Amino acid sequence: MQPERSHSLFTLPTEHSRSSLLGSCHPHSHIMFLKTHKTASSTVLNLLYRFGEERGLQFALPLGYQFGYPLPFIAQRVKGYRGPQGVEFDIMGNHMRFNKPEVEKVMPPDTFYFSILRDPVALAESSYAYYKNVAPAFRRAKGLGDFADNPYKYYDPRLRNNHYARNLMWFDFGLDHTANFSLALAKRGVAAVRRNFNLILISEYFDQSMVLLRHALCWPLDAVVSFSLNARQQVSSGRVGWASKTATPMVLSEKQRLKLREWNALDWHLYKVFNLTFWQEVDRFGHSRMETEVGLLRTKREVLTRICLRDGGRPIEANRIRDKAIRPFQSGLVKILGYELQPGLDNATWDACLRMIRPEIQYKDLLDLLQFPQPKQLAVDVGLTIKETSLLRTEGHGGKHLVERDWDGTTLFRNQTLEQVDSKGRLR
Ligand SMILES: Nc1ncnc2c1ncn2[C@@H]1O[C@H](COP(=O)(O)OS(=O)(=O)O)[C@@H](OP(=O)(O)O)[C@H]1O
Repeated sequence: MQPERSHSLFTLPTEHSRSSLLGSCHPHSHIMFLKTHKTASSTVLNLLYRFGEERGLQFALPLGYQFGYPLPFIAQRVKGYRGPQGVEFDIMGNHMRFNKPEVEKVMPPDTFYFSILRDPVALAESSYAYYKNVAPAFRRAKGLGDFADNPYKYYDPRLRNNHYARNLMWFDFGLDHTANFSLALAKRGVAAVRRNFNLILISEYFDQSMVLLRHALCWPLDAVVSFSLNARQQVSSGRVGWASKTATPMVLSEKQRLKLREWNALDWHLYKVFNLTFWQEVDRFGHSRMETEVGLLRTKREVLTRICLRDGGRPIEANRIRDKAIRPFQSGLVKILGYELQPGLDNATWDACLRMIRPEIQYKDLLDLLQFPQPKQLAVDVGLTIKETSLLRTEGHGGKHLVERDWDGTTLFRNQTLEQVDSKGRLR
């Protein structure tokens, strides 16, 4: 692993305590993160991107923005992959449908595998809002409550993209999400996940997850401090719910929540089992030690919020973000929020802060450009700003009409050029 470039913003005086550095262990740099959908995985990917970029590590990147999803992953989907004897990659983390034998062709044998799970009901809310127009089962329902009342009325497993509507995590782990629930099947799935992954994080306990992760990877505390990315705009008052683009709050009844849990029984089983495993890990780690580290992490996040972010760090709607190059991708019914940086930051601070809020798509483009410089970009220093790289990317790929086709030929919304972002004021 290459030496870390200096990033003074993160080296506060308190950071030299033993609790933020991990003694004699050696930081892992061969990492595979299965980026499950709607589980806070973009926030996790951001810290992998930061860690790798700061240390000049090689990312296994997709040709577009995901590895041929929803088809099972194959090694040929990795940009620059030249067979098992070729380039050695360090970090892999973009969306894929997991397929271990193929991943093993790309990643070194000592790779650390981890992923993240979320309560399937919260995940269904997030997925419904985001994939409303993409999954036929969601498209036809009047709302998530209506869908939950009678999912069979809307769901046809044969239709493309309906995997977003049922057992999405199970699907992402490469398991058969259309199978009817049975305990034997659920246990086999859990066993497969245990066999293939070193650590499973839980979105609801994000900060505790980050502490376990950093200890498992032997990373400094700074590396796992993050701002929540990819959040939906929430209703400002009332209980659980979210605001649609027409600002109508959508609230599920308890009965509907139970029904969604039953509908996603395989995911619910996965979540329950790994939630238990997670807390067993915390037991082993020690609860008071965990409390101390979570406290440190939160303090650090607060400090960075004050330094880096405008408006006290409150995420805002994409069209209110003045720098169009850091607007998050928009999809479905809801507004996906982003951040603005404090004005007047010095260059080094601006760079460090920008890394933490740079949306996934723009960050992937930047890393892609660093790893695969275009001929006319070779002269450009690696310390590019996102504004500069966005511009280069657009030029480098020949202008406005870069549209990625999915596996069956349909257009992937995500792959828009930033010229399109500029003209429409958002990423689609
Ligand atoms: N730190 C942290 N803790 C808890 N939850 C978090 C965090 N960061 C992001 N989020 C929430 O994760 C949801 C987005 O998930 P993903 O980034 O995995 O979505 S995606 O599949 O990449 O589109 C999205 O959930 P919803 O807001 O419910 O849609 C985010 O708000």
